[in-house]
Parts: sequence; C-alpha cells; structure tokens
Amino acid sequence: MSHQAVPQPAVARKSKSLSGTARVPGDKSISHRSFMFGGLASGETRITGLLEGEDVMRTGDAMKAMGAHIEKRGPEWIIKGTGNGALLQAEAPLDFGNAGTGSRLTMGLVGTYDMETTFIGDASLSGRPMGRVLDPLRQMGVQVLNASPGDRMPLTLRGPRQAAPISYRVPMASAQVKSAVLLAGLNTPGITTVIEPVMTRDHTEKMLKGFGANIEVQTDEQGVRHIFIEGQGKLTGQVIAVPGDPSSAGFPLVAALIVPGSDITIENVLMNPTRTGLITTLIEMGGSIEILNRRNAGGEDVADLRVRGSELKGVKVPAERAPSMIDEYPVLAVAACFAEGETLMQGLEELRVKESDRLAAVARGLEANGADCTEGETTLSVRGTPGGKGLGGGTVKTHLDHRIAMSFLIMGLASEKPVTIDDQAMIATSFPEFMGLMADLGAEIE
Ligand SMILES: O=C(O)C1=C[C@@H](OP(=O)(O)O)[C@@H](O)[C@H](O)C1
Ligand SMILES: C=C(OP(=O)(O)O)C(=O)O
Repeated sequence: MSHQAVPQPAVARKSKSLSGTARVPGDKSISHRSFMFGGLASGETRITGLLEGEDVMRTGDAMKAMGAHIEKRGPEWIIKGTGNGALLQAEAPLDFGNAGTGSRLTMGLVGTYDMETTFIGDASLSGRPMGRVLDPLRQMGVQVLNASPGDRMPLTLRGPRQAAPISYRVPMASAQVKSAVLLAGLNTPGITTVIEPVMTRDHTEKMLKGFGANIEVQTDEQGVRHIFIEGQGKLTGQVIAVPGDPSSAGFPLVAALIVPGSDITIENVLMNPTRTGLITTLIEMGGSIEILNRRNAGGEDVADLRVRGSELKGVKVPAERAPSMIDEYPVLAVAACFAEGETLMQGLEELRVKESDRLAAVARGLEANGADCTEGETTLSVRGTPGGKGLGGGTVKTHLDHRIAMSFLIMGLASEKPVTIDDQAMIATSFPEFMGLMADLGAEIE
C-alpha cells in the first residue's frame, strides 16, 4: 500500500517577517465531492481550482474505476459521469491512501449498489474507525465482508438488490457520516433522512442540490437539522470553481500572526460559516485578520484575508465551535504557544480519530519543543510564550498526519530554535504546494 517510502524530515527556522500574496489550493472537501458527484452525474462536469492533492486524486481514480471518464485539459478537469445508479463494479480494490473523506463518502456512494467493492488504504487510514459509516449502511441492507477487527479497512461491501431507506440520527459531529448516508440515499428508493443535531460542513447538501438532487433541509426549534434526500433521481453535470481551502489557509495565516512584522494576503479563501471557526478564534485572540473583498462565487462565500504579525492572547475556545474548525486545532495550538496566557480548547473528542490521534500528537510535539501544555481526555490547554523564547529544538513525530507536519513547521518559523518534523511526505495529501508557497512568503523551511 501507499506511503511506505523512506521518511523525509524537514526543518523550519526562525524567519524574518513574512510578506506577499498567496493563493492556497482548492478546498479538499469540495474537491472530493466534485469528482464524486461529477463522476456520478449524467453529462459533463467541468471543474477549475480543484485541489490536486493525493487524497483527491485517489477519489478521482476510484470514480474512474467505477466507470466515470475524468481528464484534465489545461486548467480544467472534465468529467463524464455514469448517471445516478449506473456506477460499475470496480475490478480491483479501491485504494484511498490516507483519505478518510474519500473512503467514507465512497462507502456511502457505492454501498447500496448490488455489487462488491473493496476498500484499502495506508497504515493511518487502516487504523481509523469505519463503523460510524458501516452501521447506517448495514441498516440499509449493505453487508460488510472481511472487515478488519473493529470495523476497519481493508473491508469489502456487498450491496443488496434494493436498499432500504432509513432515518438516521448522526451520533457524533461528522460531515463524513452525514454525507455517507446521504450518498447511500441517492441509490435507494424513497426518502432517506439524516438527522444532524450538531451542524457540520454542509458541502454535500449544497452541492447535491446544485447537481439537481431532490434534497431538502429543515431546522427544528432545537436547531437540529433534518435532511431529506429522494433516491434514484437524475443528477446533471455542473460547472464548478473550487474556492481556496480555509484549512490550508490556516497555515500561512498562523505563520503571519506569529512571525513579528509579517503582512501577507491570502486570496480567494472559502468563508462558508461551517468552516471559519479558526478565523473567529484567532480574531478573538487579538490577531489582525482583515476580511476583504467578500463575494459570492458559485454559491459559496469567499474573501481575501490580510494578516499581520500580532500580539496574541489566550482564549477559551468553546466546544460548540469544534465542528467549524475541526482540522485546524493543531495549528491553533501552535498559535497558542506564542500567545500571552492560556488557551483552552474543548470538545476535541473527534481529534482522536483523525489521520493520527491528533490530540496526543499535538501535545507530544509541543512538549518536544518546550511548550507548556496539558492534554485532557477531550481538551488541550496551552500556556504561551510570547516571542517564542525557549521554544523549538525538538523533533516531532507526524504519524502519517499532514496537519501535524505542517503545523509544527509553522511553529519553527517563530521559535527560538528550529523545529524538525520526522516526515514531510504526507503534506502532499492536502497541500502539495505548501513548501513553495511558504518559501515565497519568506519562510525558512528545508
Ligand atoms: O466531510 C468532509 O469533507 C470532512 C469532514 C471532517 O471529518 P469528520 O466528518 O470525520 O469530522 C474533516 O475532518 C475532514 O477533513 C473533511
Ligand atoms: C481529517 C482530515 O481528512 P480525512 O478525514 O479526509 O482524512 C484532514 O484533512 O484533516
């Protein structure tokens, strides 16, 4: 399986002020869904701004293996989909590499087909829980064959002749679980309902509507979302411009805040409110982040962010904010190392089941680099050192986790001593341009 090569360490050093304008690659969540829904819809889908990271390319390969035509012409990806209900059985196992989103959403997409599909991935993905997606699929009539202990990959799905629609209350805040059930509903007669007590990123709902699915969202008095999707309808190819990924933007953004005197602009960042928790938190910490040129692009809010070096102060980050900044806690923890006082992050239980146990990986990385932190079961508190005196000097274990790798390289840019990561390879899963983009802004990483 993938990613068994020799580790490639990287070192980040204290850098002079960062400056310039940057564009981060396309949003990973929207890119995965563009390939999936384009590959499924009838007719042509044209995509610009797609993230060409390894995770998304695996999703593209999976869709091709199930009958979609996907090719790149100039800056555009052009897809001819199979039509809803018409995916073909893949001849070989689908290898999703490091990607939770690609694998879990595809399990939903194909689980209800009367065919067998095998899912494999790297060591990180093979350790992540898949029961959260398999449980609702089983209720719809899907058999899970040969799963590894604890409902882990490798595993094979065998769909029923005809799936049964269900009403499913998502037990944890997870857009992947919500999406998997909705996608399973696309190939199921009748109405499949997903009840979402805590709102998570809504790209699946928005994009499926754009592709012509009969999908409706009602929010009740308690704020609980009820999402209804009618199966076996027609989906039609779309033109999609993928906005910049706010999760990737988090890295240069935090770098500019903690490296004194910096002044950078990050253009065309997705500002969907289910994704902007990091920006909210950093502004509360006193970060100078100007949100400029807010506009609507293809149904999503985007903006340019001007970010300047700032004196940060610690804050309490409420648990309710976790879904809107779930992938950004590692880099927020790094920002907190340079803030005056304590930053307390709460409601972090989902961090334990990402590419690594991110709560533990962050805490160990901070400790290795002289930062003062406390890891709780679902919390992390960090007591900062403005100026970064005494920070750095350690090597961070990245555990096949791209966000751990990038976050600690950012830490090195403002620490007294260099910060080393044991392997940079995983950065290519979500942000292949990271090293070049950071170097162009003046960051010293090698
Ligand atoms: O639906 C998506 O595109 C994603 C959902 C989140 O995962 P969970 O659903 O596990 O919270 C997030 O961490 C992941 O990077 C992308
Ligand atoms: C959690 C992440 O991705 P995934 O679940 O798709 O592997 C991430 O990108 O931080």
